[in-house]
Amino acid sequence: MNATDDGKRYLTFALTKGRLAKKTLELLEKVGITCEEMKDPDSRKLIFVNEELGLKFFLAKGPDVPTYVEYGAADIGVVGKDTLVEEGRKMYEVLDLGFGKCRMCVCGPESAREKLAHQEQIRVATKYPDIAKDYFYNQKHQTVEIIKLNGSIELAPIVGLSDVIVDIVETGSTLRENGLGVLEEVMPLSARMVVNQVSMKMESERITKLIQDLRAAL
Ligand SMILES: Nc1ncnc2c1ncn2[C@@H]1O[C@H](COP(=O)(O)OP(=O)(O)OP(=O)(O)O)[C@@H](O)[C@H]1O
Ligand SMILES: O=P(O)(O)OC[C@H]1O[C@H](OP(=O)(O)OP(=O)(O)O)[C@H](O)[C@@H]1O
Repeated sequence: MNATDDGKRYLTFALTKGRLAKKTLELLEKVGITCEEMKDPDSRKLIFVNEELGLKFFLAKGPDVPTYVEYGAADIGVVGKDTLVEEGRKMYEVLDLGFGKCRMCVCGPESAREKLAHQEQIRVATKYPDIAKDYFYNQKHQTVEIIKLNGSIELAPIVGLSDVIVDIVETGSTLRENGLGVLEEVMPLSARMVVNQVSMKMESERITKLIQDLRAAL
């Protein structure tokens, strides 16, 4: 069913699972958008509907959110800026939601500082190969070897897989507990609201109102 009982088209939200989910739901609640069903941690249901408001919601892995939004399977998405930049998909980024704040950084042991400064050919482990490539190749004009990992990135320099990492730093405690530190900052990050380009035209009134309400609530 693509239309509500009164013939309105549903607006579909793709939200990022995990760290950003709770804050996203809290913000939506502030502007009167609720979805009680979604709060049940034991539910295996994938899609949730608020019939009254003509809205649908689903939770997806971060990197999949821009995919759903670009293809129009979701009209609106909430996703970290890191994921948006890494995925590089076409959509409108309409709002900085101000939560999920952290930084993308080059990190490593103090001993790697010299290698970075002397533009040596270093190994860089990361979950974000495109961000790392852009930073080292286009911004710093430094040739590096990028090694893609999928998690626990801080392990790489500890076990000798890489000289440094490009990863997210929030409190810095993962780095500290592992004898590593921030060597350079790549970019500040936070959660963003994104909109499908066609939806922005077709549902301009509802989406513009939503952006205004959210902006006022931030
Ligand atoms: N300390 C943090 N570590 C990682 N991401 C953070 C942190 N603080 C805020 N974020 C933001 O939250 C988003 C989602 O993070 P989350 O940890 O849920 O996913 P993930 O670590 O990318 O995925 P997974 O744990 O499923 O591999 C990130 O893309 C980033 O924008
Ligand atoms: O600065 P901090 O507050 O310590 O947070 C940063 C850490 O959190 C993230 O990892 P996550 O917990 O998502 O696990 P992962 O490395 O397996 O993705 C990130 O990759 C860092 O390791």
